[in-house]
Amino acid sequence: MNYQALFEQIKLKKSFLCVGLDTDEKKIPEHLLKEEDPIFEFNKAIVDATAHLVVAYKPNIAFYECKGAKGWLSLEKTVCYIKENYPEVFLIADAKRGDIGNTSKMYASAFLENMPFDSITVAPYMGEDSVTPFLSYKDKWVILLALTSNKGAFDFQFFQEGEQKLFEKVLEKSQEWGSQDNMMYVVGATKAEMLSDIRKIAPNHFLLVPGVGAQGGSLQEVAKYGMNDHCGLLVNSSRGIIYADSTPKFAEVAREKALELQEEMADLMDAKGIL
Ligand SMILES: O=C(O)c1cc(=O)[nH]c(=O)n1[C@@H]1O[C@H](COP(=O)(O)O)[C@@H](O)[C@H]1O
Repeated sequence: MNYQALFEQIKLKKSFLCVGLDTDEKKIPEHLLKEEDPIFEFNKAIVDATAHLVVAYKPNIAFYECKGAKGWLSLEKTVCYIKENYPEVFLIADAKRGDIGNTSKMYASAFLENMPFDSITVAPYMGEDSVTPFLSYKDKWVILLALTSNKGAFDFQFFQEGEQKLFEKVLEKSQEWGSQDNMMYVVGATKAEMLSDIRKIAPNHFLLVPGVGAQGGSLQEVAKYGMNDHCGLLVNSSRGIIYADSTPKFAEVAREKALELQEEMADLMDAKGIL
């Protein structure tokens, strides 16, 4: 999916919501456990209930990898189901990969070729040759970690040399490798006020913003400091939506939670003159 197509979807659905499929067998409703593939059945129900309200889904690969071969199968079934039934939805592999070029090529092939993901999260620490193999697929995206939502972000990302912080260096340097048409950045919603500085370095790029919901980030603040004329945001919520209810009505409640965010997003885009 290219930049314009993503923007069109955002306008059409009046939404820049990404639902995180961080699916944990220990947290899903008990009645699903009798199914052959409870994780897939859970995801399918969440997707069917929310697809009209979202522009992206983000399965976090850790939640599948930890189950071995069975987990990979649940992941593959989930993403194939979404691509087949909701081909307009942007798919993010939240895998946080990145290695020497030869190895990154294999990671890229796994997620962008052998599975129908549109994008993958990548860690920038190993530099250019660890990132560029992910950029060689047409209409596929790298989502580079810039300023993360967690406490540990302060350990390295704010390291400063002269005027420039490390995450600012990541934003600046990586623009030599990719463009706003194939690279996005992760910026945590818990650090929303930093978005105005980030917009000075990357005014047009899409930003994936996790941390709304369970981590306490504010959608209003994210939009205030981070929204641009093309919206430029994909805001993720995982636990706040998918585990809002643990009864057989879980999908319905997930839809209500997604709808609340979508309606807020529509108002924010309207106020910005995007819709
Ligand atoms: O890359 C990410 O998506 C990510 C980056 C970051 O800085 N913080 C962050 O929470 N995430 C992911 O976003 C999701 C947030 O989940 P919830 O806190 O449940 O909404 C998880 O899958 C995290 O791994």
